[in-house]
Amino acid sequence: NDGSVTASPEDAYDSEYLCPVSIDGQTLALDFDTGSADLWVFSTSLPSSEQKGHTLFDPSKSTNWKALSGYKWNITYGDGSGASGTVGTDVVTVGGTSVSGQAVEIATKVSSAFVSDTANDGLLGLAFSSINTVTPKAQHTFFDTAKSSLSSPVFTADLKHRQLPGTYDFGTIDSSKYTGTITYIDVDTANGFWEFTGSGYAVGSGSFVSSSIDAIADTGTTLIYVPDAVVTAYYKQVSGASYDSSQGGYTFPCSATLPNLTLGIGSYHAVVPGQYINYSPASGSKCFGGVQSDSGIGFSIYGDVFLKSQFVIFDGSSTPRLGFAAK
Ligand SMILES: O[C@H]1CN[C@@H](c2nc(-c3ccc(C(F)(F)F)cc3)no2)C1
Repeated sequence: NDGSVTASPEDAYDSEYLCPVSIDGQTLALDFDTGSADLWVFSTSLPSSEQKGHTLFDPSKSTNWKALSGYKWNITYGDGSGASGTVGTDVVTVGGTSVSGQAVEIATKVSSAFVSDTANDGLLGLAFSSINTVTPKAQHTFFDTAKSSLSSPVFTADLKHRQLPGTYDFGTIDSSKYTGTITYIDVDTANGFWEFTGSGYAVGSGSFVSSSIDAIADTGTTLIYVPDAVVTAYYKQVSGASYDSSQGGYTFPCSATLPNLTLGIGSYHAVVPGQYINYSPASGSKCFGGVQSDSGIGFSIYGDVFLKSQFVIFDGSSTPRLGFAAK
């Protein structure tokens, strides 16, 4: 049973995209994250001070809820935020795709950033189940659970720029959502991510620089994090740009004209429009860049600033691969 669900930007800067997910009839707004593999929700088991402003899942009101006794989970995200709690299974519905026996991780603790992100009621992980954090037995992601019931073992992301709802589709590739051809690239699942090797980059109308870039496609990361060589080359073309340690990244005058960034995927040149890289106001008349350094991360992250410029296919067949197309 294929499905399609809207992905609505949480704020004016597309910092994250939230999708309605129903757990036995209780609908929460979850952040679909291809960079992690836990489906967890704000719950009535949280301290009341941490519940405020969120929609809570209440397992006591679910007739299909089955607690997994002794099972726990504990996750930390790239920005240091995190959550932990207990586990059960229930019926989970995303658009038209409904699965039973899906592991749902109940939060009994969440970090302060999640408490204050009141539009976010939890995450739905879409990375590989090998990195699910549940002990004593790792659980399947929603996609893994649903896969056998889908027309095709795929899901697609069609995220939009600024204030527009996009969609995640499960089981089908909607050809009306992209132009031209799809370029597929192999995925290395060893780290549990949708990880691939980019083929290089170009800044504005500059020549393409061939270079292998180890990157992950991560819908849960807002910006693009790439090697310093790319970042330096990019902001060299932005007058007034500089690294601002107080802001923790490159900023530039908000009036600056930003060049496009082209990222190579095999022979396909994926173009990120310059205006997508003027991410948000930073302080005064300075704006914060949507392209930042990946130093310290261990790999590059092609996050929402990149993904929303493309139609992206996450192909979970026996040889997983990623597909990209213009739109
Ligand atoms: O870990 C990597 C996996 N994908 C990236 C990711 N990061 C978050 C996240 C969401 C919301 C928040 C908070 F609400 F602001 F706390 C924090 C982090 N979700 O996916 C990084």
